[in-house]
Amino acid sequence: MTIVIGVLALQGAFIEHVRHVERCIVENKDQYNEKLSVITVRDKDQLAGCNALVIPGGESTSMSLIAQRTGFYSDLYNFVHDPKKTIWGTCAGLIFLSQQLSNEAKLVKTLDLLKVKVKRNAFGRQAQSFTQTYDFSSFIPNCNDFPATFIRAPVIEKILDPEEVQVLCKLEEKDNSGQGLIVAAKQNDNILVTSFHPELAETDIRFHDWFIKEFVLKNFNRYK
Ligand SMILES: NC(=O)CC[C@H](N)C(=O)O
Repeated sequence: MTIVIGVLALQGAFIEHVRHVERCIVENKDQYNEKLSVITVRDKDQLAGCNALVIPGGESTSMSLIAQRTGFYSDLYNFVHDPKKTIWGTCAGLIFLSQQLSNEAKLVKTLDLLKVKVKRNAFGRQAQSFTQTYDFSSFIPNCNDFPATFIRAPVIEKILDPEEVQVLCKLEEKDNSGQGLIVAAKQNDNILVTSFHPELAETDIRFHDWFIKEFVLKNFNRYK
């Protein structure tokens, strides 16, 4: 059986995710105990064949409107709410998956999955976008120098259900309440979200490799 990783391709930086997953499949296939493939997803038939879905960066308002106007929203909603499926939302994908938005919420019908409140454009506009090397070794072994790119990025302002949602990474920078900015989290063991774009780390596939091993393969084996 082949495990299929879908990358939602309604809008945004989906091709970069496809390329990173393809590189993982080629370079690390001996470390994966299953055959894997990656496809772009634009409709319910393509989605139906997936075990996992990556929702890329872009504009969450556009993603949401396209999904609604093409009649694809309910298929996406049902897919992401299935615990047998593995989900990763990056940046706009994090916003699209979240239950609550604290700003610019009126046009986004989210997928109401992630039990968090999110602030859009938390670092400011495009001009405030940046790339910085971070130590993620607290959750990705030996990954202490990952180049994380933030582009008009959101942050998680509040964890609505600490039982289900675990913070993976908080930046040093503080928000108005004095807490570090939450930029990576997981819900249960099948949903990952990041404010930043590992797919834009041009030569570095460690984050995607970790997602495949820790989320896709583990969740697949959980329901095998
Ligand atoms: N790089 C991104 O995905 C930006 C997200 C975008 N600012 C939004 O609010 O949807």
